[in-house]
Amino acid sequence: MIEVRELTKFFGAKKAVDRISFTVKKGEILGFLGPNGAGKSTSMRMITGFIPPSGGTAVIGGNDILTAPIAARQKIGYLPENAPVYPDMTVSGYLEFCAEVRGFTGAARKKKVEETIEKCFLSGVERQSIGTLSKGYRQRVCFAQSILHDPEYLILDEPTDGLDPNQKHEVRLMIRRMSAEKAIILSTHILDEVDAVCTRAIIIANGRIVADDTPENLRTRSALHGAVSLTLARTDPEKLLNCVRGAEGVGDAKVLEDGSDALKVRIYPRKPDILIAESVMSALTASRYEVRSLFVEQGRLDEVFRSVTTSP
Ligand SMILES: Nc1ncnc2c1ncn2[C@@H]1O[C@H](COP(=O)(O)OP(=O)(O)OP(=O)(O)O)[C@@H](O)[C@H]1O
Repeated sequence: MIEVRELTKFFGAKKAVDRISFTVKKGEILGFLGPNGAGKSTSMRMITGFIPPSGGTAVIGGNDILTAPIAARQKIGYLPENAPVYPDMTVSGYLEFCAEVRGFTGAARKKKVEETIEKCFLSGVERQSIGTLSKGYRQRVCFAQSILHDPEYLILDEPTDGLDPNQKHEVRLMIRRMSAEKAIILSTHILDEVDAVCTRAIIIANGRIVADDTPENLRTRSALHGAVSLTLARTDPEKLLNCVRGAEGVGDAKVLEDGSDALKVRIYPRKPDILIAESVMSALTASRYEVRSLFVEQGRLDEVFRSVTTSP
């Protein structure tokens, strides 16, 4: 388990991270979200022992990063933001070096490097020097060094940054595959990634945790959650709005698009947990409206993100 306790960081007078606390268990993939400058990278650097906290601590598999830093760091794989790599080294040379630093020698080192090259789809470029690789491949090499020693705890700062959509997909698959026996924290600006990979998400703003929940539950905080979006054959918008507003559980309704052929409307429940699709459909059928499509909105993470990270 990763336990983050009241972690705080000051840079001069600026409080970059403000008493954040949370735990991540094995099997969990925690998405770390927040606007630029929110304190994500600083938190990750403290959790991995790269910079000392001004207050609080992190405990990695029972090892306090302050009092047992070596034991804690042995259990961690860390992909930093803008990870430093050695441009003149070949991919395999660099990974051999990383394996040696991690304590692997001889045949075990060779095996570890070969396995990692295969796992990270680097077979085609293993003899190429890192400086000549594309940005996406360099990112993969950095990712490879973070998982080489098969750590129990993985901290990944924007692991898919700079990757093309296919590579993003591969890295997400890899993260998901590894997650059963690891606790993983990853930061990202891509909200779709949270849906695709994360079992839980923490949103940070101004160094503080402002939300901590599953992506599913976070979406229910969206104003769109439970709304019904409808497309109908062109009809009088006002009459239609009056009709759906009279349906049981409906709070409000508005026209999204009034086209020459079709009318699009969105209907909101009176309270977030009221299901209105059935009563809306009954009201429309009773008044003989021609419904072309009906969609129940799950809510949107980007909307929740905006509402919790911007002051009213
Ligand atoms: N070494 C440093 N010295 C001074 N200020 C710093 C230092 N590192 C980070 N900061 C400041 O701390 C705050 C948090 O930065 P951090 O890099 O953790 O944000 P972030 O959430 O990772 O942002 P991004 O999404 O842009 O990567 C910012 O205001 C940043 O300028």
